[in-house]
Amino acid sequence: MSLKYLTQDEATNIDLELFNEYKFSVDQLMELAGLSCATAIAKTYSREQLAGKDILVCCGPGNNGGDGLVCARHLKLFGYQPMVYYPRRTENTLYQNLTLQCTAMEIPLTEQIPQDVSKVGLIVDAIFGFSFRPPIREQFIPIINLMKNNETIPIASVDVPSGWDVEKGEPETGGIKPELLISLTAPKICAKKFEGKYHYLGGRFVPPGLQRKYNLNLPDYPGVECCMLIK
Ligand SMILES: NC(=O)C1=CN([C@@H]2O[C@H](COP(=O)(O)OP(=O)(O)OC[C@H]3O[C@@H](n4cnc5c(N)ncnc54)[C@H](O)[C@@H]3O)[C@@H](O)[C@H]2O)[C@H](O)CC1
Ligand SMILES: [K+]
Repeated sequence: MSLKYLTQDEATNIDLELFNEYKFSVDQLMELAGLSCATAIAKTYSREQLAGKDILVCCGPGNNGGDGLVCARHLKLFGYQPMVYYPRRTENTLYQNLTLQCTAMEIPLTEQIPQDVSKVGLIVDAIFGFSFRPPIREQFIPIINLMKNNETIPIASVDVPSGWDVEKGEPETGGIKPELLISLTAPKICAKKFEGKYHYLGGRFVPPGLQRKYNLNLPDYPGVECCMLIK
């Protein structure tokens, strides 16, 4: 049996069940999601490869952005140099704490789009996840364009390449082309159109009953790993 690719509704419902039926808190799952992303990034891009370079972590207004803030913190702990672009801060305690923790980790945070990306060796795209519905609203067009128009800096997308329709994939007018995609819980249908080099699965937290209910057919993660390469 093959790995299930989720519709937008299935992804939303699984998320709701994790919180409502299985009583996980957002903080718990976000920490595991962000750690999976940082781990997949570290497995793909070594510290030596990114020595002297920044990792620009772009964080959006929802939980995908929260995964980005957690990922930035773990990347710093792993010895990388992340910097966070977080233009629309969410005013609740979870996000205030995640932001404070990034600052405490001495990670630079900015609300301005970086003009000079000559020192950036990798972009982490945590702008939109499975709740995105096109078209992209005005405020986020410049950062999507920065990612889309750059031809040299690789992009690692968290859960869904931002700006892609969760089911149909890349917009017909062209979208970002990540080199690495980290699908969380289970891939979304758009991941079938992913043509980048590395596809990881992360978010090793799905209880067996929920896996059975949605026929997820998740592969066995090796050993104690929190993420695994599926392409
Ligand atoms: N169950 C899991 O696997 C977990 C996944 N996590 C991560 O959470 C996101 C989904 O988070 P959610 O808050 O539902 O939504 P998004 O981050 O995708 O975005 C919502 C945010 O974006 C705005 N928005 C929507 N459409 C547009 C648009 N066209 N233009 C501009 N802005 C838009 C919307 O208003 C919201 O503010 C999932 O992908 C994972 O990354 C959890 O961290 C852990 C559990
Ligand atoms: K994303």
